Amino acid sequence: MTLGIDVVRAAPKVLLHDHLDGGLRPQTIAELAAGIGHELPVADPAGLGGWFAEAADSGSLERYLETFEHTVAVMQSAEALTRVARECVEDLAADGVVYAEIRYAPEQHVSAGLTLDEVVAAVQQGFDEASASGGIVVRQLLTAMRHQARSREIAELAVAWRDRGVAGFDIAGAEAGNPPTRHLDAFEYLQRENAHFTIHAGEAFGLPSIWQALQWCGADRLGHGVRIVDDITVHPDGTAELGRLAAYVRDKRIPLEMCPASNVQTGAADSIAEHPIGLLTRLGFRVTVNTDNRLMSNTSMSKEMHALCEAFDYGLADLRWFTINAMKSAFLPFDQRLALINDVIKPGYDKF
Ligand SMILES: O=c1[nH]cnc2c1ncn2[C@@H]1O[C@H](CO)[C@@H](O)[C@H]1O
Ligand SMILES: [Zn+2]
Repeated sequence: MTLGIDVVRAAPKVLLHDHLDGGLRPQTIAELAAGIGHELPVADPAGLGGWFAEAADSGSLERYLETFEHTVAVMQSAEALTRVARECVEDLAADGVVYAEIRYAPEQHVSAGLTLDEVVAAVQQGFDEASASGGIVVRQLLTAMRHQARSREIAELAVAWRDRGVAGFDIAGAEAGNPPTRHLDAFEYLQRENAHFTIHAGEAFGLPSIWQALQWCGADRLGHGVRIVDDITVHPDGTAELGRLAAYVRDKRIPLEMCPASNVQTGAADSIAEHPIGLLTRLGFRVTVNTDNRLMSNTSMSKEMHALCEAFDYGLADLRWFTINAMKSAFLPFDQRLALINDVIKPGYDKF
């Protein structure tokens, strides 16, 4: 019998890949939009959530990304950023998330005059307010947009904030035509600074993107990375043969930040049941489960994990494995990761 969603919600969860501008409450978007006179495609908050999920359900990453126009538009003041950040953490904590790394692109939040530094400070304020009461630990990841040319600057921003709530760096946006090597300068800088970064790779584009992210740019983790299956041959008897890149990813324990619901919407996977996460888990890759964009995919950590339980017959032992994988892969100092595993995650699963 499939695990109930209430059990999944009560179990401790770790989230490494969640976009701040992809997780707003519809009610909040409506209120913030009204405050600044931004016109929304649907006026009433009740219909707004449905609009995002439907518009994002496009089969293409490019069209999926168009929906962010409206969330980014209402996140241009310090007050709005703080509110969105605070509500994000409240929603994750209510869903049983005990550690989260939340990403967004500071360069997209300066159109009303904020400086990059003020953007990061406003988000941190919201995170601090919501996590003050305990129960959840949250860090920021600063994203640079891969079609823009501000990655070095954003990487420097991430390093400047590394001891004040920012745990790492990322690049996101349309993958095809914007290879990660365009931003080599930023990645080499981060490596010299002993800083951590992940790269969206192998979502809409295949193996070359993953290969570049790892072997040219030095990514610590892969955002999505689903297309690594293109380097795996499964024989009729079920045995699998790994190509050089897939073997490298598995041997080096490179964390895969998998986001099943998002991948179905952008066409990176046909369905949850056919999602490569099943094969990659079976083969022992360092798989983690993530939400990507809770608003656009009408999802949560509990919903993602529950859907996997339904599709692959996973139980609590599997969810615990995903969660410990994620905690091991976090951009948090080792001693803090260990403490969360031993003091929060393991006892949390032992309760069942
Ligand atoms: O799945 C994804 N793949 C690539 N880029 C994404 C994805 N989800 C969101 N963003 C992009 O990241 C920006 C910063 O958070 C968002 O504004 C969106 O353009
Ligand atoms: Zn993403």
